[in-house]
Amino acid sequence: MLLSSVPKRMLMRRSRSLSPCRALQTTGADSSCSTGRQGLREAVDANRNPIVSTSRVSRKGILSEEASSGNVTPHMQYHHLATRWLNNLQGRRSSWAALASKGRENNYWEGAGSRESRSSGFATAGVLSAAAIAFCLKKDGDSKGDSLLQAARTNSSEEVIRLLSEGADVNHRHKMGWTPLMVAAMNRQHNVVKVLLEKGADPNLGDDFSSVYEISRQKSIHSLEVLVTREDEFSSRLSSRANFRGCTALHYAVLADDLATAHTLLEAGADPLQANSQGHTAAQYAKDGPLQDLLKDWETKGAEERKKREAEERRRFPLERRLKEHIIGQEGAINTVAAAIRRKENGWYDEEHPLVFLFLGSSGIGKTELAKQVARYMHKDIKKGFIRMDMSEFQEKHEVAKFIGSPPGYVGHEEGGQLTRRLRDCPNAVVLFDEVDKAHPDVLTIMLQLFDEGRLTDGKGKTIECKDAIFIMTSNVASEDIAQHALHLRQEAQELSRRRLADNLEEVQKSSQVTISKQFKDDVIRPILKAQFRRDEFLGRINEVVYFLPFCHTELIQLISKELGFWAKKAKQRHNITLLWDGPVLDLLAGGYNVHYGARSIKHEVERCVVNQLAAAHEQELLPQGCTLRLCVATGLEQEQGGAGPTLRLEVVGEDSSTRTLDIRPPLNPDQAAYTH
Ligand SMILES: Nc1ncnc2c1ncn2[C@@H]1O[C@H](COP(=O)(O)OP(=O)(O)OP(=O)(O)O)[C@@H](O)[C@H]1O
Repeated sequence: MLLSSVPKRMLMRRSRSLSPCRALQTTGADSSCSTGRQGLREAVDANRNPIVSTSRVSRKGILSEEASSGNVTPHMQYHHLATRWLNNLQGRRSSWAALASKGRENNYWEGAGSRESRSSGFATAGVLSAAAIAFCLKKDGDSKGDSLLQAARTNSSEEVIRLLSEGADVNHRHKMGWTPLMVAAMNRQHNVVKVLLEKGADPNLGDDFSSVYEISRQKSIHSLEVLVTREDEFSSRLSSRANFRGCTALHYAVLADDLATAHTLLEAGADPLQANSQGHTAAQYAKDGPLQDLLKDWETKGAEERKKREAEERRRFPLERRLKEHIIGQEGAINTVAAAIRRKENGWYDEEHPLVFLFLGSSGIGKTELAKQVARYMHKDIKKGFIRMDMSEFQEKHEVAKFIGSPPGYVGHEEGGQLTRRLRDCPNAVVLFDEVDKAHPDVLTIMLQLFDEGRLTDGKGKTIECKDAIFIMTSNVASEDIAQHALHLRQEAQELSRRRLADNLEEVQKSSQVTISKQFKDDVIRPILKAQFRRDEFLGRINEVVYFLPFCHTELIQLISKELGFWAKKAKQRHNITLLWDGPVLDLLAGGYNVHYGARSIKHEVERCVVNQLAAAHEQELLPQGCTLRLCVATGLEQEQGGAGPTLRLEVVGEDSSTRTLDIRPPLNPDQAAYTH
């Protein structure tokens, strides 16, 4: 339907840049374009800027020819289309306005008593009319914002000032994603840029407009409409294929080669290091010359300031503290990893080699979690920044190809390797090699090259430099020995504390923080690792072997509190139920800890003993709306009656603090004693 309303001439022109319209080319259009193509080639050579439209020069050629031969201007070409859209919008808006004014005439929303009788129909109409007014007010706000975007494009500083004084939002976004500052920067409207910045425009906002096709798909608008809107209301100089998401006003000033505007933006706080979604800073789009020099200068200054800010942030909130917010216990592991990262961040490291850790310990005690937290710290939640490789998938010799990609001529050559593909995307990622002991020795050889030289050559012969990456291997080898040793150390330390400070509980708890002895590492761990990996040079490239110990009682209590907290939050959010628990509940649940499954066994115990009860009570409709529930341990008498070990009981707490035990019927098989520990 939309295509039918587009002038044929415009479709012919669009066929240069929009591939789906190529079929619409005509001979007439072709002849006029052949000169344009020549110009295009020259333009590509002259201007390597990757996102300014490569068809710019060819299009200019067509337009100037059309203009000189007295044909319609591009603006006139779109006129028919624009009016149709405008009429449509205007029509919708008028009908809402009419509804609103009818509501006003009939006093639908006036105060009580203004009419003797009021029917429910009137009330509905009143609500509708109020909605209509709200809609119209919003429309007015939007229309002011849209006028601001237009004024920014046409260099009407006075109009910009007027609109802002009337309440237009200085950072208003076009429905397709750009802001007035971006429009002004792209269209070299230096005065408007100054006014907008003075009025508080944010120079670091990124464009939400990705590409013509992407926006067309996202918003279900015909790609031609998107293209025409982008060209008419933003700029016609930009490629329809490139991705602009995240481009700031500074990126656009650079694309428009506007030195003065770029300078003004930088002075106003534009971040020269801010990258768009493609990971490119503004400087990467600048041609050689004064603009490039200006941006390089500011980038250097910006980088220094950023470094200072980050250092200050690190001092104020050290990495150890950040990690401890997410990881319970494992003090030794946290301290070792944080110290190594601190060395790296402050320039006290060997920049020729990446950091390599080996995390040792049994299952479910936080090895993966610590790696994830390090990635989050280094890459601020960037998904690309954490690469996880399950090394049990690389046990066979032929699976090396999956790791780095197959050589030319082999199946899967084009796909590349699982590691190399992701490392190329983020060469300074945190890479986790899970269960490294399972990998084939040939894979270990590749890893050794990676750790040693900080680079990796893929199946296509391309080398990826990754000296800034952090490599973390995990393994369960020697986990039994480590657990036994830790237990032994804890017992010794507790015995010592008990003897010295029999009644100082805090000291006794501190004794649970034990350090693995050097002798144990040399006499027990090293031989096990050597037998497993069989290569001294491989072990020699590991910067730190990090030991994860089984949880002590205090840590178990923290883990259980965290888990119950998780379910209490869910109970509140999903069912408006407040969940509380008594101290002894934690001790009872701690009994479900299994050293072989670590924190996972605690999660299962909470699900088995608490969440199952909650779900059954819910199903049996025993939970009053918005109630408060308390978890407690059954008293001795109740235990005797039940006959089994200690059990958990759910009580409803009344407003007067009285409690009522919930009588939850065991589902199906009472012999399972689902809630009995
Ligand atoms: N020390 C801890 N503090 C908080 N949560 C933990 C801790 N250890 C484990 N968990 C939780 O237990 C789950 C499993 O932990 P994780 O994946 O880190 O285990 P792992 O040591 O890597 O074990 P595996 O060798 O089996 O992969 C995660 O949900 C994690 O959040």
